[in-house]
Amino acid sequence: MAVFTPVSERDAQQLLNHYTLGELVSLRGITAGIENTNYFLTTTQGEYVLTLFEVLSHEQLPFYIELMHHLATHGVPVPEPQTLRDGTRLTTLHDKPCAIVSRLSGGYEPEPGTAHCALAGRTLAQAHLAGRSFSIAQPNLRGLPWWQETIPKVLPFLSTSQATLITEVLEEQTRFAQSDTYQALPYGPAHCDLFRDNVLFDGTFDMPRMGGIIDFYFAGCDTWLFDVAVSVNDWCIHRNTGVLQHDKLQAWLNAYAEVRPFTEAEKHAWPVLLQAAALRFWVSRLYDFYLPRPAQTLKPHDPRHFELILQERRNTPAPAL
Ligand SMILES: Nc1ncnc2c1ncn2[C@@H]1O[C@H](COP(=O)(O)OP(=O)(O)O)[C@@H](O)[C@H]1O
Ligand SMILES: N[C@@H](CCOP(=O)(O)O)C(=O)O
Repeated sequence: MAVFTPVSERDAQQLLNHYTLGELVSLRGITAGIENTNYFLTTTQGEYVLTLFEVLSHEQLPFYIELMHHLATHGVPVPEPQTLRDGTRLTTLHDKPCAIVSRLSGGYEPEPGTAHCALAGRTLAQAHLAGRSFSIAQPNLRGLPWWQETIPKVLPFLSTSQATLITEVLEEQTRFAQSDTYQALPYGPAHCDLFRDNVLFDGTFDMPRMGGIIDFYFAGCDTWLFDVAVSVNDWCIHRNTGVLQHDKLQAWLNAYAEVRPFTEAEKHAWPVLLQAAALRFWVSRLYDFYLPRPAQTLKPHDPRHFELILQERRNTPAPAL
């Protein structure tokens, strides 16, 4: 269900005329995904993914496309946006902005083990370090200002206890964002949505190999620790309770820290940022659930999952970083 705008073989061949990627061999719609139209595109030169952006505009896209290009050229396994004959990496098809990126191998692992967690942690640290030399700055558009703007819109739909929780956490996060500890946190381009369905693995369950990280369309500049917290809140939990699984958490964090050790400020900030990461997805899921966009076609994710994770992070102290 992720072909919102159909693309014919003729359209694809005409598009390919603007690239140096060879001739069309095959074109197949991708069923997964909720936001964009995606096709697997095979040419005489290789395998690619064609994306038509259904929501983001031409003006918003360069940050994401150029970030992927930057990371790919610095050896981070991410889809590499292909360059058109005119030197750009974004074009238009059926009035939608569109790009062709390299196809990564592998598939996502719904039940990751410690080896998957370690690979994901290491790759995210590599992406953070490589992102230091990226020159375009765009904040995480789903950061604190967005929570402050969105929470009042969803409050009318919440029970009294939910409203109390969300308001309290927002106040705490607002105060914490002004603290010296927060200001000292390492900051830069971050994926901001590195859930398990956004990492592809090759190999076997016991010996996985990293295929790469996909779906950069929530990326933005934020604290690197927020990115880590978003990830472990998805990768390293008992699904039904949100409780952190310590073996997976340690595997994830140790692998990350081998590439980029955590700072003292990050060690202090860790419990608060785990809550920030849970709040971020509780808010977006509440918003999508109660105030869906007109074009949104798929069933929204369950907001209660992140309410549970937030409560759990407040009730149980996280293991030290
Ligand atoms: N570069 C890529 N290489 C391999 N598979 C990809 C690539 N990009 C997307 N996919 C596949 O397409 C699916 C949908 O992509 P995704 O970016 O999650 O879509 P959406 O932005 O619409 O949510 C992914 O789950 C993955 O299977
Ligand atoms: N990971 C987010 C939703 C983002 O959607 P995606 O399919 O584009 O990754 C969530 O789980 O709420």
